[in-house]
Amino acid sequence: MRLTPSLLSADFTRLAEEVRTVEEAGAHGLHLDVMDGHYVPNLTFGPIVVAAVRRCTDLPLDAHLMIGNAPEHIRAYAEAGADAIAVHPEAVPHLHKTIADLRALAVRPGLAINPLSPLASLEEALAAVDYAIVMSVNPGWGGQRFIEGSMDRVRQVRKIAERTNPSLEIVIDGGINASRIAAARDAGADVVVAGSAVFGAADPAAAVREMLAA
Ligand SMILES: O=C(CO)[C@H](O)[C@H](O)COP(=O)(O)O
Repeated sequence: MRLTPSLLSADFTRLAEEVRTVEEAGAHGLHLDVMDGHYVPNLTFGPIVVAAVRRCTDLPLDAHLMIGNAPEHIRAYAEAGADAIAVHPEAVPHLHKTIADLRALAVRPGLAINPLSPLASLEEALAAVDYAIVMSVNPGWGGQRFIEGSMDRVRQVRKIAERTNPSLEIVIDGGINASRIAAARDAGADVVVAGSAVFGAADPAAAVREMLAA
């Protein structure tokens, strides 16, 4: 399993230092939560900050686009240095084209799945992407409570993937701390995203190490 801390809960006055801390502690990548104040009520950052993070690290960057007009912006995030870009299917009218556009930009395409989105309706899309982010909170904020039942959603996505896309990488995102790592692994997750459990901790490096050990 891999751990990708979400910078959403990092101290933005010391972003380079925060990146270095989790990288040196062993994080496998960084998760960048892009929010536009429309698709989700919260507003975070755009490609300028992604490009700044890119200059701080060689770790893989996963941009999670919680924005209403993702297709218009994927090129900007790819050029900013994102290695992987996940979109929310509800916010993308022509998903097949957007996935093809992401591949043409040499970016790994991902699908971010909201807590009650029917998984059966996403089977074809899950077969077409490299990774799925199973949201275990409603998108929009860090530090929310984990939605019980989300591990079952990971299990269901794993089952779909076994049939349609065995190499699909499954990410669980939201309310994750060290105590949930084993359950995430048992459910079939390959990657965990953690924001507040890492950057809200008194010692983020120790928090990363604790999660890696778990
Ligand atoms: O996508 C997100 C919110 O929309 C965040 O990545 C996620 O919530 C991580 O933060 P935390 O670990 O604090 O829950």
